[in-house]
Amino acid sequence: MPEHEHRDTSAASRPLRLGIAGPVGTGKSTLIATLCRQLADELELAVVTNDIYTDEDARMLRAAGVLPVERIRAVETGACPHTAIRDDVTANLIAVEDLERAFRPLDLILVESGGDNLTATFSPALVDAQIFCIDVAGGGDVARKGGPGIERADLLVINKTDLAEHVDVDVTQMITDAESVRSGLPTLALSRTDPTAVGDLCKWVHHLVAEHRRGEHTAVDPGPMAPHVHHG
Ligand SMILES: Nc1nc2c(ncn2[C@@H]2O[C@H](COP(=O)(O)OP(=O)(O)OP(=O)(O)O)[C@@H](O)[C@H]2O)c(=O)[nH]1
Repeated sequence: MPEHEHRDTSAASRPLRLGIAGPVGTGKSTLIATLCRQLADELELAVVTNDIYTDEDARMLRAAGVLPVERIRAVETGACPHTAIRDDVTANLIAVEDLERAFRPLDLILVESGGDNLTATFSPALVDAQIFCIDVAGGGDVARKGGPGIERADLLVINKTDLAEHVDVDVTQMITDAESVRSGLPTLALSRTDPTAVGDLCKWVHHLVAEHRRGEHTAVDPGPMAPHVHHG
């Protein structure tokens, strides 16, 4: 009998739920597509995407053919993206649990946040761990700006390093800036065109899945976003 079939219902008995958050356009969907391409032969995967008004990210991933289409579910948040990943995670939890039931036993569910600002993070009620994704095109000083995702996400990705020379950004300095606010948590400089960095990302995910399976991973809340108001 496969190991999964006699696990209990504790966190380690279900797949690792890994969130990917970060500002609009920093490469979250592309990072998920890359992970699916690299890991689909080794891990049982599914994906939940969040968009405000559309299912565009899910359609992009389905069109990319990175997973069977039925393993990719879209949540239309209809509100600020962070609301659905932090304040009321019900729609996302339903999508995650549906996938867990439909494709049991899964190893990993990737949950993509809608693109939001620098302060949006996942609730630990929804995900076990989270990647926060920024990119060099957003400017070299982004890593210095801090905030809960940059400072306390389980992994900070500084993405699109292939563009650094075109936007006059010093990636090494960005990493140093990030490390100075991350209290020892890992930071990864990534580009979809850099096989070594993609390999490091996959190793990090494998390590986390294994830790979760052994019941040795504890979800840590990076903290809430800055105080703000919703208009309209
Ligand atoms: N040069 C370069 N472009 C990238 C890389 N990763 C993603 N992109 C491009 O960046 C743009 C945004 O990528 P997405 O993956 O859609 O970003 P996202 O964060 O999911 O965007 P939203 O869901 O709208 O917030 C696209 O044009 C991608 O092709 C990379 O490593 N290098």
